[in-house]
Amino acid sequence: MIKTELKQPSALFIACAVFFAIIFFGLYWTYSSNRTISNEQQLLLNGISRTQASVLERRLSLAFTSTQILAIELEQHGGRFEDFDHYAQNLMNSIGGVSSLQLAPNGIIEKISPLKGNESAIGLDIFANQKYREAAIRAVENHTMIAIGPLPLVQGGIAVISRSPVYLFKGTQREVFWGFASAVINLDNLLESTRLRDLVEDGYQYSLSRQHADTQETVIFSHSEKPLSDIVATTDIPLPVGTWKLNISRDISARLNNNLRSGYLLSIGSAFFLALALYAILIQPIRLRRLVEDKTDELKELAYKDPLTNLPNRRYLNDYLPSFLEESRRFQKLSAFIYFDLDNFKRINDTIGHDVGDKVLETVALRLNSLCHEADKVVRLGGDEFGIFLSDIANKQEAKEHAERVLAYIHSPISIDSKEFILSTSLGIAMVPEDGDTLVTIMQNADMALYQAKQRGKNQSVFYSHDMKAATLDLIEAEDDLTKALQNDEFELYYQPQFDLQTKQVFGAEALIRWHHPTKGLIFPDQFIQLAENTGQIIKLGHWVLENGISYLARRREQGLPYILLHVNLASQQLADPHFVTVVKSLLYKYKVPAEWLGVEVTETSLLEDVSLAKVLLQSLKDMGICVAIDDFGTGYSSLGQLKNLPVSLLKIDRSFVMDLERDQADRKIVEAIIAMAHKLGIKVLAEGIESKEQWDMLVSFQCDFGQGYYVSRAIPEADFNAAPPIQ
Ligand SMILES: Nc1nc2c(ncn2[C@@H]2O[C@@H]3COP(=O)(O)O[C@H]4[C@@H](O)[C@H](n5cnc6c(=O)[nH]c(N)nc65)O[C@@H]4COP(=O)(O)O[C@H]3[C@H]2O)c(=O)[nH]1
Repeated sequence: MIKTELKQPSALFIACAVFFAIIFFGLYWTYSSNRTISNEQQLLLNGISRTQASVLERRLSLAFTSTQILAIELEQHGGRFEDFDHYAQNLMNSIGGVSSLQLAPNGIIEKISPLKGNESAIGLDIFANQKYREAAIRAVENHTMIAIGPLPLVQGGIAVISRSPVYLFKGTQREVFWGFASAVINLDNLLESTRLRDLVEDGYQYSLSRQHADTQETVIFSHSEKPLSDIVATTDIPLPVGTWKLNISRDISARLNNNLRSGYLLSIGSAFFLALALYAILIQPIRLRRLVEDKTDELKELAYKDPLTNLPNRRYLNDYLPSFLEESRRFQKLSAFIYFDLDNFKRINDTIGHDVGDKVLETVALRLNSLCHEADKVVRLGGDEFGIFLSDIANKQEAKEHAERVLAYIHSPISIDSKEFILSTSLGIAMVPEDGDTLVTIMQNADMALYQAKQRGKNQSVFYSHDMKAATLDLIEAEDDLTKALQNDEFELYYQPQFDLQTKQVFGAEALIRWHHPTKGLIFPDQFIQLAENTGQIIKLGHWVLENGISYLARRREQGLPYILLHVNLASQQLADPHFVTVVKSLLYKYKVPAEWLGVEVTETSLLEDVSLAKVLLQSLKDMGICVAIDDFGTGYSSLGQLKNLPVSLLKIDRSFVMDLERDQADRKIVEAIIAMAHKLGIKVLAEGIESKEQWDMLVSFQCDFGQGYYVSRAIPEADFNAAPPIQ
């Protein structure tokens, strides 16, 4: 996040830098393009100026030459010019650009060709005009041609006049000044010979000027209407009258301004768009990263939350518990971790459905949350497993009280879809730092305590203690042994005969499991059935018993032995197994054994765990023809009244009532009453644990139907049972 915040301004900074750089280069480009235009314009003007200047120069020099020709003519003819008009016309035509030619003997204008329009100049004394007198005298003295003007003519117009002094007897002792031969070059005519006027129409400006020889003052004698603009090309025209300057310019300021304006606009526009595009490109990864970060946060939240209960999950605990522990350590807090799961939750899931199971878990989560303080953390560790981290408690007792509250709260009935469920839980508690200060040890130790809570009969909380480790390891070892025993087929079924008390005939048997442990020898079920139930291995074990019992019946038939009713014991978890009926059916089908040959014994207590569920299962079994027996009757809390609602065929009176029959009158009465009541309900009765003839006789007198006990036979291996003769 911090990185992103830093990145955003730098993207802005880069975009701004690019913006100004583009503007800078844009302006530079605009100015240099204007400069190029100006330079090109200058070069063009230079060319035009030079061309026009050379035209002017050529024209003037030709005009000046005409006076020299006239002078030579006069000198050769002794100052006489017979056909001046004709000669002058020819000369002007061939040279061009000369308006008129004049002859001025002694400086007084005497002849002008053409005379028309120039009459007023006849008789003018060249030396009389103060302004040009000096130049005239200098020409005479120096024998050089002079040119004056531009000057206004008396006959009108502006002109440049070149004068050549004429001498008679030139180059001899008798040389004498004759006068002047002049050529008048009309300025308009002169300009006509150039393209200056056309250029003006094309938008050019010009000025034709000369510098006064004495004053150095610049005199402009012809110019365009518009003044010269900034870009000017100047060409000097060296003439006998001094140096003329031709300036030509063209006003391209509008073009330059336009160029400048569009350059500005283009620079700013492209700078803006490019900077914007760059900024968009630069912040694209930031946006993407932000998106990724947002999504990552969402995923993190999802990853840390159990979607069903909305409680934090195991990953959350793994990632955050170390920091809670660190805090507890730093502030020397006492904490506790309570680890628990719901006893027999699997049964709800398997029998009523996962939807109801989910609702149960949601309710449990709500209850747990309502029990805890904000600082405490309730997590769902998976399935029906939960954990509570009590972050700051006063003592162990407080953890105990919290665990008790959890027990009680979970135990109070949950109503879902008009069905009521009573759950119980087993809790393992590990104190922090006493029982561990790392995630792994705390979890392991709380788990160990939970394991012990289950071993001790569930629905209780147990604190972790150091000696628990050894006990748990033993249990774990036993659990492993049990797994191996199933794999290695170390179990065997023994059969204890069940007989008709009246006819003294064996009508059936109870299948009782035995474990031939490789090192410990023969082990009785009391030592491993509970373990199998606690670890869930009872389902596999129960299946083994069922299949072996049924296959035994099949073998008996094959061996031609008489039919017996074989009872197998069912554990409560088997009762909760929704596949149980299907399994029984398929086994009976597999071994071709009629259902009537099979009986099941379920204890009162296992029935009580979920009466309605058990009822459905037992009814299905009974409907198949299987004999349903209630085992250990009288030890639990079920009343005889409950019996009428159960699909029961046989009731087995617990051994504890039978063993004292001879001595205990109360037991006698109970047994008598059970038998009478069962008979009224149409249920047959079997007395367990008959060890003496007296007990037998007494039970016969109570109208008890069947019996089982050491008096007749212990549980014996298959071969022995097959060989045993019917009792007399
Ligand atoms: N003192 C005395 N005992 C007698 C007498 N007659 C029978 N017994 C014993 O009483 C137990 C009767 O079985 P249970 O009540 O179902 O009680 C069984 C049953 O709850 C459980 N169990 C045995 N086999 C299985 C099995 O395959 N599956 C399940 N789930 N439980 C089994 O283990 C318990 C103990 O079985 P076992 O040790 O075989 O002990 C058997 C039997 O050997 C007698 O006259 N005097």
